Amino acid sequence: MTRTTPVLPAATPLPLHGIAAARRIETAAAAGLPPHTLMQRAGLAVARLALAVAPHAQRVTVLAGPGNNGGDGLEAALHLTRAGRQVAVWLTTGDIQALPPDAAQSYHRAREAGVRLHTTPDTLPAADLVIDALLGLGASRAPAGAVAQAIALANAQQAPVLAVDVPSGLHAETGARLGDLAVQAAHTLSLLALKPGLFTAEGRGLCGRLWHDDLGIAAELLAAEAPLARLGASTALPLAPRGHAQHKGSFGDVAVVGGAPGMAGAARLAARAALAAGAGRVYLSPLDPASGNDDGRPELMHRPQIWLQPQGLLDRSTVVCGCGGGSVVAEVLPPVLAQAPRLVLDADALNAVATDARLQQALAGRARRGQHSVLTPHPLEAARLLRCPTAQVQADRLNAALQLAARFDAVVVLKGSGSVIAAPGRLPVINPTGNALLATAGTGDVLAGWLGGTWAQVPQQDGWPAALEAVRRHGAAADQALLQGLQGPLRAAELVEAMLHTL
Ligand SMILES: NC(=O)C1=CN([C@@H]2O[C@H](COP(=O)(O)OP(=O)(O)OC[C@H]3O[C@@H](n4cnc5c(N)ncnc54)[C@H](O)[C@@H]3O)[C@@H](O)[C@H]2O)[C@@H](O)CC1
Ligand SMILES: [K+]
Repeated sequence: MTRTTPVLPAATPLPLHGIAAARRIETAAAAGLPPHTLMQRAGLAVARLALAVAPHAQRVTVLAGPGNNGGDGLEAALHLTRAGRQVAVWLTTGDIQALPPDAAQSYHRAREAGVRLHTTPDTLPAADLVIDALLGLGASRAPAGAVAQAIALANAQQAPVLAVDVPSGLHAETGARLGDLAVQAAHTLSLLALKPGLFTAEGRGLCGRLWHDDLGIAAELLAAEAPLARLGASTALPLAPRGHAQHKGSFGDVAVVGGAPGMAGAARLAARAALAAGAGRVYLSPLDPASGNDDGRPELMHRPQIWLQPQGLLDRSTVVCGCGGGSVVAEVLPPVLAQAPRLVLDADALNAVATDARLQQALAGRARRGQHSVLTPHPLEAARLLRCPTAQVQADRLNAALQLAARFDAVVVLKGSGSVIAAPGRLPVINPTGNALLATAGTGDVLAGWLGGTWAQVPQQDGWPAALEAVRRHGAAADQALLQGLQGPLRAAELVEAMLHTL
C-alpha cells in the first residue's frame, strides 16, 4: 500500500520526472487499478500526513481548485471528517459539471460524507491547518481569479499549509513561480513521481518540508519513464582512505589564480578551501602584485605570476581561477585556458569569458584538447554567459545549466537554491543540501576552492565527481550549522572549517 516518507535528507539519488513523464506514470498506474483508486489513495495519503504533522489540529480548511488536485483535496477532506476533524472545503468553482471526472466523483463522495462545501470567500474561517489542493501538475499560467484569491488568503492566515503535490503557483518542472502569487507551504506531499521544480529555484523555499508518497504503484512504472534530472544524495561518497605510505605528492597540487587589488580575500578563501579539501600542496598566485602571503594560513605557498611561466604550476596543477579576479583576470585567461589540464572557472573569470569571443572559443575547445573544465556560475554570471536576462536563467535552471554545459563542453555548477550540476551527455543533478546560511560573500570562492582541492586528488577523472561532492558538502556544512542553531550567516572562512567537520 502507500507509504509517505520524508524526501530530505536523501540517502540515495532519486529520479526527478518532468510533467509529461509524471502524467504518463499516472496514466499507466491508473490503467492497472480499479477506477478512481489513485485519487482515493492520494487523498488518504494527504489526510494521514495532515494528522501526523498537525495531530492537534481540530479545524481544517481545504482549498480545492478546478482540477484533479482539487479532487485529492476533496478526498482528504472526507477522511479528515471521518477522523473527527471540523473540515471546511472552499471550492474555487461553483460549476461542479466542469470538474474532471475523478474530481467530480470525489466531490460527490465528500458531500455524501457530510463534508461542508463552499465556494471561495473573501476571508477564510480560522483554522489550525490549511490544505492547498488548488493547483498541481496542471498549473499552466499565472494564478488568476478565484484561485489567485485563495492563494492570497492561504498566505495571509497563520495556520501551517500542507500543499498537495506541489505548492499552488509553482511550476512543478522548473521551480519557477507561474505568476506573482504562490502558496508558501509548511509541508508538501509530492504524489507518484518526484518533480525537479520542488528542489530548485523557488521550489525548496515554497515547499517547506517535502514528503513523498508513490501511492503504492509498481516501481517499474516509475523506472519506465526517463527522468529529467536526479536528486543527488545528501550523504558522503565513500572516499578511499589515506594510505600510510602516501605523501603530499599523492594528493595533487592546486594553484589558485585570483585576488585582484582589493580582493585578496577571495583568492585566499579558495586556497584555504582547497587545502582543507585535502589537496597535497596549494599555491596562491595573486593578480595583485602587491599582495603577499596569507598569514593566517602559512601552509599556502605564494607563487607570483604563474601564468608567465611557460612550463610549471599551470601545466601540472588543478587550477582554480577567477575568485576576486576583477577585470585584470581577463589578461591571464589566455595562458590559463591554454595550459591548465584541470580548470575551475569562477566569478570574474566567467564574466571575462562572457564578454570575449576569443576566450569563449578557447574555453569551448579545451575538452577537444583533453583538458577538463568546471564552470561555477551564479545565476547572473550564467545569464551573462548565455546573453539572456537572469530571470530567464531562473525560469528554467536545468535547461540553462545544460545549455552552458553544451556550449562550453564543460561541467557546469549553476549555483543558487538547489544548485544544478550539468555536463554534456550526463543526466543533470540537483543538489539536495544547503540553505540560506550560505547567502554571504565568499562562500562561492570556498566552493570553487574545495572543488579544485577535491579534484586534484583524482586527476585522472573529469570534474564531475569532484563537482558533485564539493557542492554536496558545501551545502551539508550549512545544513549542519543550521541544525546546531546558527542564526546565520555562515561566514566564508568559518564555512571552510565547517566543511572539514562535515561528512
Ligand atoms: N487523476 C487522478 O486520479 C490523480 C490525480 N492526481 C492529482 O491531479 C493533479 C493534476 O490534475 P490536473 O491535471 O487536473 O491539474 P490541476 O488540478 O493541477 O489543475 C488543472 C486545472 O486548473 C486550471 N488552471 C491551471 N492553471 C491555472 C491558474 N493559473 N489559475 C486558475 N486555474 C488554473 C486548469 O484550467 C484546469 O482546470 C496532480 O497534481 C495530482 O494532485 C494525483 O493525485 C494522482 C491521481
Ligand atoms: K497544490
